[in-house]
Amino acid sequence: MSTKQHALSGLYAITDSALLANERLLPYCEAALSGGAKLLQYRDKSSDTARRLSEAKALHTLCQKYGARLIINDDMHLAAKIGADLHLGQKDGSLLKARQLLGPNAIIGATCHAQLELAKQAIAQQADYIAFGRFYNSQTKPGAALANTDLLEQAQQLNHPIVAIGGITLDNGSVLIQHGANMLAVIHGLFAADTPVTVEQRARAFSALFTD
Ligand SMILES: Cc1ncc(COP(=O)(O)OP(=O)(O)O)c(N)n1
Ligand SMILES: Cc1ncsc1CCOP(=O)(O)O
Ligand SMILES: [Mg+2]
Repeated sequence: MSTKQHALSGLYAITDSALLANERLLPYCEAALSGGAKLLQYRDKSSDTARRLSEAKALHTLCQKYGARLIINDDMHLAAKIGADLHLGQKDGSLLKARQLLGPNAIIGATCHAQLELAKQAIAQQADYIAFGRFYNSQTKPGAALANTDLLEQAQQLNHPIVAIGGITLDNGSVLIQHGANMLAVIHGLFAADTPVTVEQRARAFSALFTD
């Protein structure tokens, strides 16, 4: 199995600036990685370029320590600057341009909302994974398009790694795996916690869903 393939299955942790404020970013992310997260997305919408660069570098170092991959949300130039991977939404720039910039070994993922057609287009543009969701009520993105398990079943025909996102918890994640999700991308269900110990326990439990 290639390094990319190895990473494209399991828990996909995504940071949140509000939940991980007050010096929580690094300890909580380390807890998620220690609990088995394979991918960690740095999702920070601020325009503080210097802070974003230093946080992304620190997270990249942490990911390397745990054999995980750091995915930068939205910003292909930040990903290129630190040699990290990338997630692009439909309005975040061209997948082909990102591939040119980051090279063949980078993981590049694409938001496909609840549409198989967007997934086909993303694959044609060399995306390594396709992401559908939200699947449930999401506190982070309540207005995201609602996807369902039928879509996951239909997406099996594409033979491409699938991420499910949106309102995923330890109670509702298994059904998405049963219907074909290869990765579960989680913010609140993982990081809305009082201590890093809880985050690590949850990450371990999410990771176990893939082996049950
Ligand atoms: C794994 C994953 N899937 C979907 C998204 C959403 O991306 P996007 O639609 O660009 O929205 P923002 O996250 O940028 O607000 C994601 N970030 N990660
Ligand atoms: C970024 C994004 N895209 C669709 S739902 C979502 C938010 C996921 O966060 P949570 O796990 O807290 O619902
Ligand atoms: Mg985006």
